[in-house]
Amino acid sequence: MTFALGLTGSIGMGKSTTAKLFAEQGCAVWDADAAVHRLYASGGAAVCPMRAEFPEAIVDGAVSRAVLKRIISADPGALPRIERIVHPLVAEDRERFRAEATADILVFDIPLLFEGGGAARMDATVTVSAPAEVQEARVMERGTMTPEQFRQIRDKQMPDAEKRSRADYVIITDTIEHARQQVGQIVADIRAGMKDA
Ligand SMILES: CC(C)(COP(=O)(O)OP(=O)(O)OC[C@H]1O[C@@H](n2cnc3c(N)ncnc32)[C@H](O)[C@@H]1O)[C@@H](O)C(=O)NCCC(=O)NCCS
Ligand SMILES: Nc1ncnc2c1ncn2[C@@H]1O[C@H](COP(=O)(O)OP(=O)(O)OP(=O)(O)O)[C@@H](O)[C@H]1O
Repeated sequence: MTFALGLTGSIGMGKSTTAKLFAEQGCAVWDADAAVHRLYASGGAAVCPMRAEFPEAIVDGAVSRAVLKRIISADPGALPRIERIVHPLVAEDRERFRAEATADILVFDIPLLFEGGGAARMDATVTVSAPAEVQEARVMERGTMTPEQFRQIRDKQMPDAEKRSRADYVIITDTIEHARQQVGQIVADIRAGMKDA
C-alpha cells in the first residue's frame, strides 16, 4: 500500500526544502516545479506547444523563463494561457511517477495543490508556512524576481491562511531543525496509520 501526501505552500514558504526532509525519511518525492523545468528544457514536451503560442519565448530550443516572466509582467492574461499548455503535461509526468514509485509514502510537492484541485487525489495534505515578511524576504534574497513579479505570483495564489485551514498538517518553516522534527512526526503518524489499516 502506498500513501499519497500532497505538499504545498505559497511561493517561498519552503516546499522544496521540506520535500528534502521527507526524502531523508525514505519518502519518494515528485516536484511539480522540477517537472516544469524538464518540460521547458530543450527537447521537453512543452517546447513545441509553447512555440506555437509564444514564439519569442523559445531561446536555443528551450522555453526561456526570463522571457516568460517579461511576457507575464506585460500581460497578466498570459499566465492562464501558459497554464493551459503546461498543466496537462505536468499531470502526465505526475501519473508516470505515481505508477512507477516504490516507496511507502509518495510526497507530491505541488504549488497549486488546492487551487488546481489536486488535493482530491491525495490521502492527506501538508501546508508549509512562515510569516509574510519572512516569505517576501526569502524570495527577494534569491534575486530571481522583482518585487512586482513576486506580488503578481503571490496574489494569484490562495492565501496562506486558507491553505493552512484546508491542510491536514501544517509545518512551520522557521528553522530547519524544527521543520525536520515536524516532518518526522508526520511520517511517524502516517506509518502508524498504515500499520493499523
Ligand atoms: C512564471 C514562471 C515563468 C516563473 O519562473 P521562475 O523560474 O522565476 O520561478 P519558479 O518556476 O521557480 O516558480 C516560483 C514559484 O512561483 C509559483 N508559481 C509558478 N507558476 C505559478 C502559477 N501559474 N500560479 C501560481 N503560482 C505559480 C510557485 O510557488 C513556484 O514554486 C514559471 O513558474 C512558469 O512558467 N509558470 C507556469 C507553469 C506553472 O503553472 N507552474 C506551477 C507548477 S505546475
Ligand atoms: N525550515 C526552514 N528554516 C529556515 N529556512 C528555510 C526553511 N525552509 C525553507 N527555508 C528557506 O526559505 C527559502 C525558500 O525555500 P524553498 O525554496 O524551499 O521554498 P519553496 O516554497 O519551494 O519556494 P517556491 O514556491 O518559490 O518554489 C530558501 O532560502 C530556504 O533556505
